[in-house]
Amino acid sequence: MDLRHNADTETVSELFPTSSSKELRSKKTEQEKLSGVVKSVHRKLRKKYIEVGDFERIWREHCEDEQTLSEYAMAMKSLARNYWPNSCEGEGRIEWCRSVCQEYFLDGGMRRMLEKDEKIAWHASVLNGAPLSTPPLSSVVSFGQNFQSGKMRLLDVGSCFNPFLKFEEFLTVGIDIVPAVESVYKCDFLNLQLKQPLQLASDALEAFLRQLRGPIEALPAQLFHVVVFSLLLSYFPAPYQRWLCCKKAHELLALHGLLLIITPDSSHQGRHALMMRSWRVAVESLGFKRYKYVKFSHMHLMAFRKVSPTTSTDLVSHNYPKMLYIPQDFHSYEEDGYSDTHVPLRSDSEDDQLACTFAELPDTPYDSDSGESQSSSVPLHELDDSVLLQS
Ligand SMILES: C[S@@+](CC[C@H](N)C(=O)[O-])C[C@H]1O[C@@H](n2cnc3c(N)ncnc32)[C@H](O)[C@@H]1O
Repeated sequence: MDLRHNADTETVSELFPTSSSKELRSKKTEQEKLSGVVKSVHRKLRKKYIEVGDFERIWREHCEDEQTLSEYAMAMKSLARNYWPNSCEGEGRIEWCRSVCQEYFLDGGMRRMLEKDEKIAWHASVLNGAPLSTPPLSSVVSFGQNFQSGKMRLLDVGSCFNPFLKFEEFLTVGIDIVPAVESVYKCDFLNLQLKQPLQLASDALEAFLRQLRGPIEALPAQLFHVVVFSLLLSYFPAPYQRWLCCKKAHELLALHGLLLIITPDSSHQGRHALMMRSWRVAVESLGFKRYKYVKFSHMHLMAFRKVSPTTSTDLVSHNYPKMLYIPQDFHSYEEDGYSDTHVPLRSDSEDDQLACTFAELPDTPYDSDSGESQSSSVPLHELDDSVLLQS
């Protein structure tokens, strides 16, 4: 966090240079303490997973450890609200999600994507010698029209402090294993049961969501226009858990809905390009198509649209779950070492090779579905201590 931009601090520091630098030091120490709490929870989970292997048991025990969970929730809320600015030069993760939804649902992005899909299907059918007649876009139009009267129904998984609640255009449901604020409902997404879709008009669906109360143990399928995983997937020690979440998101989304995934990574864009390609293949295998990809200084941000109503039943045998790996999956507990200095025992290229062998990537082109892949060199937030994002 760059406190030099804080006008109050500047004034104080001009008048009382010593007390200001003390203030800055104590802020930094407090921030390090909070990020230490968050990192140590992630590391403990990974350590247990490496030692025990049974992620269901580890997860059960983790969810029963109320003290650790509530310390984590308070630390995360404080970090996000007090130490990370909401938005730094347009790069806030929550604002990014908001702008992607605006562009896709309200400003014609979805229609453009569907027209593009149709063109591709039509060209393919011509090449196969059986040209299709162009299908009508009526279902799409009615999907978009819903928002003129209603709201975009958004499920924020691992919501912690409900950052989307303030936006009028969303009907937000925030869920978390340990809510940090009252408006977030207690729910373990990994164990959330799915029910039959509700066959209701959008105002009745909104009424259904408004009367929800925690704890939430089950939800109807196809209920949401948007599912958000902001800094969620790297919380899990097992790639299979990340994959299960993406599969559930697919079921909870209406056709043409968006899954937004934000995952921490403070390295430069090319460093984990293979990993991001692997994630894309895994997520697309579930019936999504990537719509946007952006690299901020400390995270990857991806939007996938649900393009198919069902997922194939034979997904596990294709190794797709393992493709949702993160670099930390390959580092032992000792390598992480509970210290802030990260010293990998393997080189970067060895890491990538290992990951590649693991994932057995199919040969899928890397270019973005929408041609909207972007990178950004502007720092999201100038964290002196970016260690949380590297944990
Ligand atoms: C790193 S925090 C991210 C908080 C917030 N989304 C953000 O972007 O600042 C991860 C959150 O995911 C929650 N979480 C982890 N596993 C979960 C699960 N299975 N179901 C629901 N929430 C979960 C944690 O309790 C934590 O609040």
